[in-house]
Amino acid sequence: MNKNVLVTGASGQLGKTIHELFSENNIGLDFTFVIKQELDITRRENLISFFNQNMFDYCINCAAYTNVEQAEITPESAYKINAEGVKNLAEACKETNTILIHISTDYVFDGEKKEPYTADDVTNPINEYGKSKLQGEIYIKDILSNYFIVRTSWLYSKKYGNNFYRTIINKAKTEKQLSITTEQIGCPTDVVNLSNYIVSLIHQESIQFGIHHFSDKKAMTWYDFAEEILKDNNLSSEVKLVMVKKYRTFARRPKNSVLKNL
Ligand SMILES: NC(=O)C1=CN([C@@H]2O[C@H](COP(=O)(O)OP(=O)(O)OC[C@H]3O[C@@H](n4cnc5c(N)ncnc54)[C@H](OP(=O)(O)O)[C@@H]3O)[C@@H](O)[C@H]2O)C=CC1
Ligand SMILES: Cc1cn([C@H]2C[C@H](O)[C@@H](COP(=O)(O)OP(=O)(O)O[C@H]3O[C@@H](C)C(=O)[C@@H](O)[C@H]3O)O2)c(=O)[nH]c1=O
Repeated sequence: MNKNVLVTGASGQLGKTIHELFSENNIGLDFTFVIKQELDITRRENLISFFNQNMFDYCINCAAYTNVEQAEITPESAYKINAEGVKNLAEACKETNTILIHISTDYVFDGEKKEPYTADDVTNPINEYGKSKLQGEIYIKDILSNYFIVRTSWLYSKKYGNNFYRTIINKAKTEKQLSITTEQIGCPTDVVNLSNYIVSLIHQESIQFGIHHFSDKKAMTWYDFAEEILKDNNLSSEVKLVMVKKYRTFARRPKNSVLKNL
């Protein structure tokens, strides 16, 4: 029998990519995609009745507050979605026996470790976005037994949303010179690869519930990534890249964001 899979936050870069890849051609899965206007995860009663009316086998939660800079200024908005909204989802999943696949972030770590982070490493977020995402993880672990928390890093889509990849392309078209930081190292992750991994969790029933790390394999600085993006798009001759140690931001970011995939 087909499995019913709900995808929340479907208008974001991950939600749109899962839709594009799997909504029509994935044998064995019946997807329901809902955007925030259809299902707001912060509206608890609504959410719980939606789950009870539809009965899903899995919920892939792509809904999140992802503006790392703005989260420093209005952290309550980040907590409302990334912590309280996720708690509501976990409760809805518990009540309806739905397996939750939730996406979390490298920013739950402080970045002081000298090696890649494993799923068991101690968390210690250094910005409000990371703190709110960690609180979401804690709620899930407290409420559910049947869940996957997939931590990923430096997610980008070439087609959808606001991400570093698309920001650099846009900037390269309008600016003569770009200053890019070498202060952080991480693994940029193509949202297509993450989408495939997420769906593989549903297909491979032997994978254990709990926290998993998934990122693309190549570690680099944001400067290196910008260089690759320009090359990829034949824009290297259009704009000069300048290495900077610090790029001024509101939020602190972990120096080492590399996740060890198991
Ligand atoms: N982007 C990144 O670099 C990384 C992301 N992640 C995690 O991956 C997941 C997917 O991220 P990504 O696709 O990039 O995020 P996006 O910001 O592209 O998408 C988030 C989606 O969530 C929706 N949303 C916001 N609030 C609510 C709400 N209350 N109820 C329902 N939907 C809501 C947004 O809708 P609207 O736009 O209408 O507000 C948007 O469609 C997130 O959990 C994120 O934390 C992890 C590591 C890296
Ligand atoms: C745009 C820009 C950014 N930077 C710096 C700022 C920052 O240190 C780093 C990354 O910038 P961004 O603000 O684009 O990326 P940021 O929003 O920090 O990306 C993060 O998003 C959240 C949602 C996650 O979960 C993380 O995994 C990570 O992908 O690059 C430059 O040095 N030059 C630039 O021109």
